[in-house]
Amino acid sequence: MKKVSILGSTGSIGTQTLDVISHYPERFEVEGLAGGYNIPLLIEQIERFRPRKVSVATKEAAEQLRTAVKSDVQVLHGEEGLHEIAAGTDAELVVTAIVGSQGLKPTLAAIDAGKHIGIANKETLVSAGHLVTELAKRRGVALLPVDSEHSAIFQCLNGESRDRVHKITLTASGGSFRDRTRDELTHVTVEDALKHPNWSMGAKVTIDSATMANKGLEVIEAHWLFGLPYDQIEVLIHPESIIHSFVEFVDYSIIAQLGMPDMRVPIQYALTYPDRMATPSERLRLSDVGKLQFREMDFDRYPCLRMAYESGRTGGSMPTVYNAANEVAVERFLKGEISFLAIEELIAKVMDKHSPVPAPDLSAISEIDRWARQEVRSLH
Ligand SMILES: NC(=O)C1=CN([C@@H]2O[C@H](COP(=O)(O)OP(=O)(O)OC[C@H]3O[C@@H](n4cnc5c(N)ncnc54)[C@H](OP(=O)(O)O)[C@@H]3O)[C@@H](O)[C@H]2O)C=CC1
Ligand SMILES: CC(=O)[C@@H](O)[C@H](O)COP(=O)(O)O
Ligand SMILES: [Mn+2]
Repeated sequence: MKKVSILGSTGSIGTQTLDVISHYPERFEVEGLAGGYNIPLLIEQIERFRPRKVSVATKEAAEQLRTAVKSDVQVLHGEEGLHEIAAGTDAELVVTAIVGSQGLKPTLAAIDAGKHIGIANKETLVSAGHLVTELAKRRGVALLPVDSEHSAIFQCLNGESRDRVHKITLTASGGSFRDRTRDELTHVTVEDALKHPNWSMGAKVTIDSATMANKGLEVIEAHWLFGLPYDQIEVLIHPESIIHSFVEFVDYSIIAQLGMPDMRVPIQYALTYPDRMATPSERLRLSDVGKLQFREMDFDRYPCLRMAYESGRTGGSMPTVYNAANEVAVERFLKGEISFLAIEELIAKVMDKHSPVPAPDLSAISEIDRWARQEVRSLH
């Protein structure tokens, strides 16, 4: 029986993780769940999966939950609650399905407590990849990718060493505006931006897909997960999201991972690794698909991807700034405060103002993250 805790159990990745777990009740036990504000869903999850501990974002939400649940689950809240779900249970695997760099401290706490990580929360690796990977190495903890592209690369590499790799390529759907020109982006709405062509996901990652910041975050995520320099990480537009990513080896053989766009597959692989098990997901039938398309990435069309490469290559605290600026800009776009194109403008302005600090420690990262957020909140 593998004991699992989930940070962000009420979100898109969190609910799909529980769906995977529900298909294998003899294999998995839920130790802890952390959600934010969705109390009705957490009540259902507590009744169905019987965790020992749960946590929610605020004290008020915790009080509401305590009065509603019948079981003797321990109800916690806030940063301390998240820390407890990450590090204070008997879970051997923690799935980080919370959104944003607020996942960093609990992820570090889980690693420090020796838990293996099913890592969906890419912002954590972007903001502090050196801290997360160093600590994981020191504690002998596995960082098992959940993000579909990284799971694909992980599966294609299958333990091959880095020096056998020529390049890895992350595929990108192109997001909700892939068929629009830059001129046509001036007046796009939040509602339009939230219509991802292939995946049903949380709001933040869906907007990131539309700006291509998602692929930028994923390039940095891949750098840390696979220890590859940025010159060996490429991005290719592949509108169907059938090839989830691929590795080109030094003999120019390419190994790709294909499947229907269904996050339960990479989630399940992270949960069962190194085993592979049957899935309720739909089979991919290539004869139904017929043909697959590919387009070269245009960095002028997608400046958020260009800036991500720049921030990754600059290194130090620059990716922290890129990530924090993007998080707040997306938040502001979702609230209707700024236009879609202002997201990239605000990121560029804040990166411009920042003098990167090499190898920042956790306190420097927290401080720089706070600064970048404040900057984006105050800019127009
Ligand atoms: N969705 C997808 O298919 C993919 C997502 N990812 C990555 O996975 C991560 C999660 O994405 P996704 O599932 O789409 O996001 P969602 O927005 O759907 O879910 C976010 C989760 O975080 C919780 N949360 C938010 N704030 C807090 C808080 N202060 N304390 C505790 N919990 C909180 C939410 O709780 P509540 O809803 O209860 O408020 C929810 O459970 C992101 O980093 C994303 O980039 C990666 C690949 C694919
Ligand atoms: C499902 C998943 O992994 C997302 O991160 C996905 O990558 C979004 O799609 P695009 O970024 O390719 O539009
Ligand atoms: Mn992805």
